[in-house]
Order: sequence, then structure tokens, then C-alpha cells
Amino acid sequence: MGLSTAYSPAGSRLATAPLAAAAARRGSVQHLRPRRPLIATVRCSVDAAKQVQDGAATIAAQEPARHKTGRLPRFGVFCPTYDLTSDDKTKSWKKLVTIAVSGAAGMIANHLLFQLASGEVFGQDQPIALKLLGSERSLQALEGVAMELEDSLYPLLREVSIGIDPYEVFEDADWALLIGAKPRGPGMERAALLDINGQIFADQGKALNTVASPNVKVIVVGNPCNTNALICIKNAPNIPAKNFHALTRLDENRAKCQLALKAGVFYDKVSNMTIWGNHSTTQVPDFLNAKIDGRPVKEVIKDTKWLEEEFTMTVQNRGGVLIQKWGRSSAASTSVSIVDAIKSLVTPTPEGDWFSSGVYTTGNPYGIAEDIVFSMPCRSKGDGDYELVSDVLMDDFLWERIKKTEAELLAEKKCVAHLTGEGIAFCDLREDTMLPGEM
Ligand SMILES: NC(=O)C1=CN([C@@H]2O[C@H](COP(=O)(O)OP(=O)(O)OC[C@H]3O[C@@H](n4cnc5c(N)ncnc54)[C@H](OP(=O)(O)O)[C@@H]3O)[C@@H](O)[C@H]2O)C=CC1
Ligand SMILES: O=C([O-])CC(=O)C(=O)O
Repeated sequence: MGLSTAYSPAGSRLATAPLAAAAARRGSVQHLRPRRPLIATVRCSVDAAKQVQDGAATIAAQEPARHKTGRLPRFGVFCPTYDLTSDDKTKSWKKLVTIAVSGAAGMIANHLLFQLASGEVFGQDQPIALKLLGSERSLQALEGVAMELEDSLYPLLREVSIGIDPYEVFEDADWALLIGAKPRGPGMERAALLDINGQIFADQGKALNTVASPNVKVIVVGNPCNTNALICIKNAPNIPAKNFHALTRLDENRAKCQLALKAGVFYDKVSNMTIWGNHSTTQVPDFLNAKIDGRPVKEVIKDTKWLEEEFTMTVQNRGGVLIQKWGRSSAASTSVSIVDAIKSLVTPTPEGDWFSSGVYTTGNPYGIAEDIVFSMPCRSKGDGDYELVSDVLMDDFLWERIKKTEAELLAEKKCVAHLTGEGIAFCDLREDTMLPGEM
């Protein structure tokens, strides 16, 4: 079987043709693709060692693959030399779902990609294509990830492709799981993190707007995820704002775990768990509306001081405590929570229950400031969409804390005004609040 690794210049006709087609489908192109070097890799051999050695093969070797597929170069048996569609005809599978994942060589993705490929997330009759976004920095690692996916022989995994250009990787994506982001380093101001990562999400929002499926569902994981999601929304005007989520499901799962432990019940007895607000230490785990075995938490756990103080702080700081113990931030449990978040959108929410997600606030029934991304209680019919739950209780304790996390998000929004098209950024983060992973 042939082998090639190719480097292609930006803007080649072959590279841009699919973009033009996507733009034509959409009717208008809001953002033109920036011209910059493109590195894409073709993997059409099972000889991994030779692949790594052959790091700089020719453009010519890559172009035939692009001609045949009109898509990103693929890996292994997913190369265009093998026609997978002839196999699919004999199977009663659903139509292929295309999932783009950024930060695909990172720790969270290293769990998530295998859960996606196994069928655990979208079901055993749902074939998937994985499109992995990396960078020049991570390209080799990304190839390693793709090789491991191949070696796992997942029947539902019908395509693996990698790239470092979001305009290629996000093409026709039905789901975009945006994980890649720079971690905050020692001594780094939150404002600097907002700016560096915000730039990544502005670029990726533009790319999604131009080439993804018009109804793509986007889950932003990379921190600060609420504000990154807002930046994405503002840079993707063709995609409904409702389609964007900031991941707060890990916080919900952490809160459920703490309540179950305190009440002496198994996790599955805890329901209606809302995380309000920002994925930061100002987040509000709502014990007023949560239930244990169908009963209000406050009827089961009568220790209000524990709920207001220890429970709340444990959930807010869980990520940081974990980093102190493990030396790295949560990766496996984050991946599980991304799986939970997707499943919550593609399966009907059980009657009377709900789930938390960071979503766009415009039109919310609670009186939370409009035009930010705020974690709130959601329900889904299982069609990928959701509605906000309106019948929730509110008291002074809960509302006061909701206002604090709202204030933080409004301040973060001002810091990224230059990335949302709202003018000149002014960053005045009074308290330098933390991501859950920082303490
Ligand atoms: N919302 C939530 O609940 C949680 C969010 N997180 C966040 O998820 C993100 C990813 O976490 P994790 O997978 O553990 O992190 P890793 O460090 O393992 O991977 C992150 C990836 O981000 C990419 N990246 C993009 N820009 C930069 C940059 N400037 N410097 C360094 N890396 C960059 C890198 O990929 P490449 O080079 O390919 O771009 C890297 O592989 C982080 O922002 C983390 O804070 C973590 C836990 C929970
Ligand atoms: O700060 C981080 O990277 C980790 C994080 O979000 C969490 O554990 O909730």
C-alpha cells in the first residue's frame, strides 16, 4: 500500500474547493479563510514507523487523495483506496455523523475519542467520522492518536482524519467538541488567558461559521469555557446561538457525587442538579432544587450549614484539589462528562429531571443578564436541541450567588470585547477568580 506524508501550501485550489462549496451551500460567507501555511498529513499505510520517518514527502503525493475524497486526508483503512460505503449498504446503520474534536492530542481527548468510537455515546447503530484538530506543535502526537484509533478496530468508526487548519477539519461537522486551549501557567493573569484562548475560539468560531454543518452542535470545554463559548457564538453568526454549550456537566456530576455521599445513597438517586453560572469557583451548585430519591435535598440533608458552606465549596474547588493530588487536571472524568453532555442532548431527558449546561442567556426566564453564556437547567427531547426549565425555586441565598457568578461573566465579557466585535476591551476583574482547576 502506498505511503505518503505531504505538506501543502495554503490556498491551493485543491484545499479551498470544498470551502467554496460549503460557502455556496450557506449562501453567504461572513468570514474569509485567513491565508496561512497549511500542514496536512496523509496516512495510507499500516507501517507506522516508516510513516514517522517519511515526515516530509511531496505535495503531489497528497493531491490525489484530496481529488478522490474532496475531504481531509484519512488514516489507514480509512484511506480512499478502500470503499467503506459498499460495506455500509448491508448494514442498518444511521447516516454517518461527523464529529470534529480540537485539542485532540490532549489528555481529555485521549479518553473521549475512544468513548466516541466505541458507540457508547451515539449508539451502536450510529457510524461516526472523527476529524481531529491539532497544531504544528501536536501533529506527531495527533498521528499517534489516529494510529491508536485504527488499532482499536472499532466497527462504527468509519473515518479518522487529522489536520491543523480548522477550516478543513470543521468542514461539514455535525458536532464540534472544542477542547484545545492553553492552560493557565504560574503567575499568568486571568485577563491574559482570556485573551490568548479567546483568540483561539474567535478563529474557530469563524471556521465553524464558514464550513461546518449549519446546525452544528458545539460543546466548548477549553477554559475559560463560558466566555470562550460566547466568543465562538459572536464569531459564528450563521449558526444558531442556541447550538453552543460550555461544559458544566463535570460540575454537575461532582455535585451529585457529594450529595450522594452525604445522604448515604447511590449517585443515581440524585436528580435535578443545576449548576448555575460560570465554570469557575463562583459557580453555584443548587441544593434548593436538587432532589434525592425524588425528595428535596433539604428534606434529606437537614444540615443547611453543610449545604451552604462545605458542599458548595467542595464542588467549586474540586478541580483544584484534584490537581494538587494527581498533578494534572481532570481528564477521565471530564471526558465522561462530555459523553454525558452529548447523551443528554441526543436522548430524551427523563420525565421531571433536567441537566446543566452553559448556554446562551438571551430569552432566559430567570432574569439573568442577557447575552452571556451561563450554566442553567435544560431539558431535551433527544433531537440535539434543548429548552430551559422554567419551574425552578429561587431564594435569597441562591439568587445572591447567581448574581455573583453573573457579575464575573459580565466582567469577563468586557475583557474580550475586541474578540466579540463589541469594541475595545476593558478588563477589570476585581477578584482574580479561579478556574476550578486553580487554587
Ligand atoms: N470545562 C470543563 O469542565 C473542563 C475544562 N478543562 C479544560 O480543557 C482544556 C484541555 O484540557 P486537557 O486536555 O487536559 O489539556 P492538555 O494540555 O492535555 O491538552 C490541551 C490541548 O490544547 C491545545 N492548545 C491550544 N492552544 C495551546 C497553547 N497556546 N498552548 C498549549 N496548548 C494549546 C494543545 O493541542 P494543540 O497543540 O493540538 O493545539 C493541547 O494538546 C483546558 O483548557 C482545561 O482547562 C479541563 C477540565 C474540565
Ligand atoms: O482548570 C482546569 O483546567 C480544570 C477544570 O476546569 C476542572 O477541573 O473543572
